Amino acid sequence: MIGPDNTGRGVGDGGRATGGGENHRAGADPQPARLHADGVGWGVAGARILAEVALTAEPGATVGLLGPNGSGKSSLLRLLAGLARPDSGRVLLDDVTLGAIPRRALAQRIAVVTQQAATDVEMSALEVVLLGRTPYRSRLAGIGVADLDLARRALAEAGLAGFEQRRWASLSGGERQRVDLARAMVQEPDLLLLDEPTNHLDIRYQLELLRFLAESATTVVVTLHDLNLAAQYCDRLVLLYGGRVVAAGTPVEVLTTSRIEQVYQVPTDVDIAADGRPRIRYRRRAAHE
Ligand SMILES: Nc1ncnc2c1ncn2[C@@H]1O[C@H](COP(=O)(O)OP(=O)(O)OP(=O)(O)O)[C@@H](O)[C@H]1O
Repeated sequence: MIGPDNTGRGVGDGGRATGGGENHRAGADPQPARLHADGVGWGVAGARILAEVALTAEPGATVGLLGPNGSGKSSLLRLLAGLARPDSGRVLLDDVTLGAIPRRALAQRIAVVTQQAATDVEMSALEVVLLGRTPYRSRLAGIGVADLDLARRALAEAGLAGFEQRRWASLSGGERQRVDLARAMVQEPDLLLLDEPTNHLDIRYQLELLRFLAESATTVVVTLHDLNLAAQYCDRLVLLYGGRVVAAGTPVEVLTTSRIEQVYQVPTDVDIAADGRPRIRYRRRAAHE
């Protein structure tokens, strides 16, 4: 799991102002970033979690990060967000190493949606969304009209009009996930990183979210467990296994019967649908298998 960003300040310290006044960029068109990682390795306490990982997300692309439990998806997302530094290799945002980008600038460019945003339970949904504007506000500036407009619109677009004053603690898991997505969207990121953003969503919101990500002009890297959703909505997929990339490419290239069996130990039938994307059917195993 990637760490909760309960400040809502993205990945940088929004309080450390280096220019950029209130409402800076509010409503601006995204300038999708190119994300490139190569040779990335990371470990904790002597255990190697990621090794020689390469990944590229072209501007505006939606890249799905797949892999079984514990394969390193969330850890990789942390490195891509600049929340942790790789032990080896590099992560570049538009050809600049993440470590060389000032924290506030990074917070304005990268938004992260975690699995469990540990937000202050007393905050209202609108206040949580407004946290996404923090990287654009100077230390003493209050919340501007443009910020409020943006936050209200983002909540409405997340299907949560009328939820503005609802306390975070009173929201369902799926509502929290959608508020957190609205928080990330008002951040107006050039790169959006999401860790299993569909895990609390009903099927309608899963499909809406994936379609939104696919159509968004922003560059997106999203970890997913649902192979069919990944196949249907992602431009490219990166499949991790044991902290290494075992396949990367288009959904058709990555999601083959043999590779799914190798990585997940699950027998499948994979058909190519009329839209050219794979559809995976899981074979039911007999009890003794
Ligand atoms: N801080 C840490 N200390 C020790 N081990 C860690 C740490 N962070 C991650 N790991 C281990 O690294 C491996 C990869 O974890 P990670 O959360 O990145 O996997 P994941 O692919 O996101 O898994 P899941 O699908 O279950 O969410 C796991 O075995 C995990 O226990």
